[in-house]
Amino acid sequence: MIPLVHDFTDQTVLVFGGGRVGERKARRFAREARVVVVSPDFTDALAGERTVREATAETWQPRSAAAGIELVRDAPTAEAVPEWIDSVDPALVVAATNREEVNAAAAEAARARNVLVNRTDRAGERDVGSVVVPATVDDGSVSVAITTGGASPALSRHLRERLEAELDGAGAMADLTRELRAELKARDVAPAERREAMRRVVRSSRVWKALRTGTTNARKVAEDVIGIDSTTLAEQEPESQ
Ligand SMILES: C[C@@]1(CC(=O)O)c2cc3[nH]c(cc4nc(cc5[nH]c(cc(n2)[C@H]1CCC(=O)O)[C@@](C)(CC(=O)O)[C@@H]5CCC(=O)O)C(CC(=O)O)=C4CCC(=O)O)c(CCC(=O)O)c3CC(=O)O
Ligand SMILES: NC(=O)C1=CN([C@@H]2O[C@H](COP(=O)(O)OP(=O)(O)OC[C@H]3O[C@@H](n4cnc5c(N)ncnc54)[C@H](O)[C@@H]3O)[C@@H](O)[C@H]2O)C=CC1
Repeated sequence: MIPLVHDFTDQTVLVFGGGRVGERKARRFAREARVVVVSPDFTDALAGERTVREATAETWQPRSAAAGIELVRDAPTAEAVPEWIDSVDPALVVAATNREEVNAAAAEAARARNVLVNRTDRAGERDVGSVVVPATVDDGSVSVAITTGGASPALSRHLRERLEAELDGAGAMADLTRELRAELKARDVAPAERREAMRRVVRSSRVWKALRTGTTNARKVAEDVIGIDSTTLAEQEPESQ
């Protein structure tokens, strides 16, 4: 399996099953996507947070295009599952019910429609279009995804917990170096020099410390680490490559 990243902004994710697993997946995707959860019942946490609408695949109407979770009470049979997929028209279907035949029907109907599917009750061999949800550590625009190829979700979770502290400040580092590399580019600093400068900044424990503690100006520390400041940068001769 090869991890790829997918932007779910303005897309819909349809989750079958409102139990513990359905809730976790719904929350994960709702950070970016609009999520519709179809289930006969929901975890207390989900049901306590928002209203549950009653609908069938025929009567359901989209409520909002905004990212977030929408709960719909229905218990589709395996035969009725494809109608829900046609009605909601999602980019991804998550099969998270405790009913094997419903999860299988969701996977089959998604595949037939070229819609991605995440089957939560299966590890191991995967069909075309079948995706795994990795454990993820996010810090700003930085994401690290961990998968064991389905072998050990508990290990994915454990490694995620360990990496959380390690990634502290990575989002701020991404912002700072985005700014610096744009400036170096705009000032026509040669690519080789730019690469060396960026490497020095991301490796610098002084810059990391400044970003994590916020006690010193990280931008100033980074300029010092590169060995040039904004003024000398501006004075540099453009170099052609
Ligand atoms: C294949 C996959 C499909 C998918 O869901 O995408 C899948 C499948 C299954 N999980 C099962 C069990 C558990 N899953 C977790 C936790 C997570 N599971 C996640 C992903 C995945 N789980 C995909 C593979 C990921 C990979 O490659 O490693 C994580 C990483 C992401 C997320 O779900 O958000 C999230 C941690 C998130 C975090 O904490 O950061 C825990 C731990 C816990 O709950 O504490 C347990 C109990 C302990 C154990 O069994 O290990 C079972 C057996 C069910 C049963 O026994 O009936 C199956 C089905 C099977 O194995 O057949
Ligand atoms: N991938 C993962 O990370 C994990 C996967 N699992 C697997 O995921 C599945 C769900 O686990 P849990 O959430 O713990 O179970 P659960 O029993 O708490 O939740 C299942 C949900 O599915 C709903 N449901 C039942 N019939 C339905 C239908 N026809 N349509 C829509 N929803 C329906 C139930 O009402 C319930 O809300 C299990 O099959 C389990 O083996 C379990 C643990 C972790």
